[in-house]
Amino acid sequence: MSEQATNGQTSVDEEYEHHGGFPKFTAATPGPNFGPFIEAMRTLQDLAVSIDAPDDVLAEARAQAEALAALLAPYEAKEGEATGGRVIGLPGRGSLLMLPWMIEKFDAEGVRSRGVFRRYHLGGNAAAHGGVLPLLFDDIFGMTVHAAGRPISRTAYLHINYRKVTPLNVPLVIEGRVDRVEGRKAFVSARLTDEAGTLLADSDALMVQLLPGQQ
Ligand SMILES: CCCCCCCCCCCCCC(=O)SCCNC(=O)CCNC(=O)[C@H](O)C(C)(C)COP(=O)(O)OP(=O)(O)OC[C@H]1O[C@@H](n2cnc3c(N)ncnc32)[C@H](O)[C@@H]1OP(=O)(O)O
Repeated sequence: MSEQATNGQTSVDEEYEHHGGFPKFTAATPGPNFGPFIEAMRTLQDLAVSIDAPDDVLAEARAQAEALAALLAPYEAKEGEATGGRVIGLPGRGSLLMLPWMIEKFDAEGVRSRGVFRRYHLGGNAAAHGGVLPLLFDDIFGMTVHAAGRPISRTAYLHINYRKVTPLNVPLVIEGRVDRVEGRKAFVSARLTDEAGTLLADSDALMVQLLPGQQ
């Protein structure tokens, strides 16, 4: 699997042998339409969960959505090769699955990200759905471990304390850090606050480094 290392340095492939079965992830640099395309898709997600439209409008929307899917289907790429998730300068790294937040700090001391929950993330009573917070925390933990120079790891457990309801369309901040390391295990924690520093939720998790080839 490894290409030969030169100058006695560890090659990229050798480094990746420590990432278990994860594919190689390198940053993607798509054309200028990728970011606006993803934002348009996010707007569609917001509308798909919030509209109350007549059936003739839905028939037209369905036809356009099916045509769009047919346009894109030939370009489906494997994990690690798809553009989404690999564009550092876009909200959610350009992945529709991820929260549309921007990374603001990424180093061994920790990772900070900023953004909003949108209509798509509504749970009830104007608050974010309790199930989307673990997505945000898990993603910050994945990046926190990566930023600390550890191989991509799997989440063994993730515990969340919901301290206050998390509002939609309000700028929020999340900060994660590695608290301690024991061999393959990295114990991490993170806090989600509003811009005034009010704590909305906090979380701690265990990220376990995979063994070579481990899925
Ligand atoms: C430029 C582009 C950038 C792109 C970036 C892309 C980033 C991509 C990021 C992708 C991010 C993707 C993120 C995701 O994929 S997260 C996906 C969700 N997570 C999973 O699917 C994980 C499923 N579980 C497993 O695979 C295994 O259970 C793991 C691998 C976690 C451990 O099974 P394994 O057989 O390997 O090891 P072990 O069982 O000997 O355990 C090892 C040690 O850990 C301790 N332990 C284990 N579990 C727990 C527990 N629940 N509480 C407390 N302790 C626990 C255990 O006691 C032992 O400790 P010790 O006895 O040694 O002291």
